[in-house]
Amino acid sequence: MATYVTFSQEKSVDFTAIGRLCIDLNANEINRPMEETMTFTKYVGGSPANITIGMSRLSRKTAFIGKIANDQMGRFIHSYLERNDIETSNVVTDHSGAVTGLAFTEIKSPSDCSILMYRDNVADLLLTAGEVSEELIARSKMLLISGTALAQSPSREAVFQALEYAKKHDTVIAFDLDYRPYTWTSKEETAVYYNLAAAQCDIILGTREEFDMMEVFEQNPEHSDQVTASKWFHHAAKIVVIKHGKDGSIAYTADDKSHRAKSFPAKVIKTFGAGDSYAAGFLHGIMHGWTLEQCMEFGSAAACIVISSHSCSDAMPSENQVLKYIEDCNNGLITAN
Ligand SMILES: Nc1ncnc2c1ncn2[C@@H]1O[C@H](COP(=O)(O)OP(=O)(O)OP(=O)(O)O)[C@@H](O)[C@H]1O
Ligand SMILES: O=C(O)C[C@@H](O)[C@H](O)C(=O)CO
Repeated sequence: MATYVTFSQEKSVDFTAIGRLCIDLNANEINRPMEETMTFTKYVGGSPANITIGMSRLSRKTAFIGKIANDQMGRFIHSYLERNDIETSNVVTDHSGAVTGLAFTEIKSPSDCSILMYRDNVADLLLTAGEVSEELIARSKMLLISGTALAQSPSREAVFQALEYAKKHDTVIAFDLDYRPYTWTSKEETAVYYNLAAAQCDIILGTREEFDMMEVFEQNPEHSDQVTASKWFHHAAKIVVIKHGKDGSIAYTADDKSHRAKSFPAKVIKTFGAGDSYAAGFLHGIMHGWTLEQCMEFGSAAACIVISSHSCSDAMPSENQVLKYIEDCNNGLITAN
């Protein structure tokens, strides 16, 4: 069996992510537009936070590098991380009066969902390079970076500093592209910073549309996944995963192979959170040394569990829940809506 990435086994933390810690307010009245939605349930959110919670539920030893507001929302996030066994030694508190980012989710139908973001003066984008702990990254087997943190200084520099420490200490780097247009000011700026970061990463995960956004200076008129993936093997990448929603995903590897796994049926409540749970499941499998097909299958099933649930973070499944979901699908017990 091919091993595409290897981890330093003497390190004490499996997985550390850097980026935003926010709040999701998910509409309770589903199948309705936001204009008619009256009540919401509060969860911890932010893509890298969701992935870290997912890894922790899968029994990985996890930590987070980020900045929270000095308010009730910030304290809610901090205590949720602690309750989920996520190390918070590098979660710093802002003292400038910045606020917690809010994501109000609109669930119009299982396939028509959107997110209304409140992200002015958010604490997560104020993390500085000097606040990133080299010591934590040195004892982490994997570092996950997430695109939104690259959108503004000083958080942009904090991510590049984290990449520098990860390279120095032989920490495997995963990049979830997590492209949220509202945080960025121009297509060129977005592509330049995404490309600079991706060039340093061992594993890159994104949707077709996210990779398209990175290709503004390139020729890929057919939007070919193979062309997209090949570019990164000239840099540091060993695995590039390109996701296609319910049509599944393809993992490309530096040995010129592509790997596919089936996706599973789901009784979908909302689509957001699919990518975060997929990432947690996939990376958990990679850390186990499973085949890429197994990693993708596990990620896809984890995604189905989250999209069949109301929340993203709180619904992240355990390993047994994912295995049971796969078994139930294989026995025809779960069908799509
Ligand atoms: N409707 C669906 N039914 C079954 N599986 C799905 C569905 N949507 C997504 N998935 C699974 O989740 C994976 C990731 O989904 P997707 O490509 O939508 O990521 P994403 O756009 O990053 O997600 P997000 O909406 O969280 O940003 C897919 O590869 C697939 O395995
Ligand atoms: O990433 C965000 O800021 C919002 C998420 O927490 C949200 O739940 C989502 O979009 C998941 O992909």
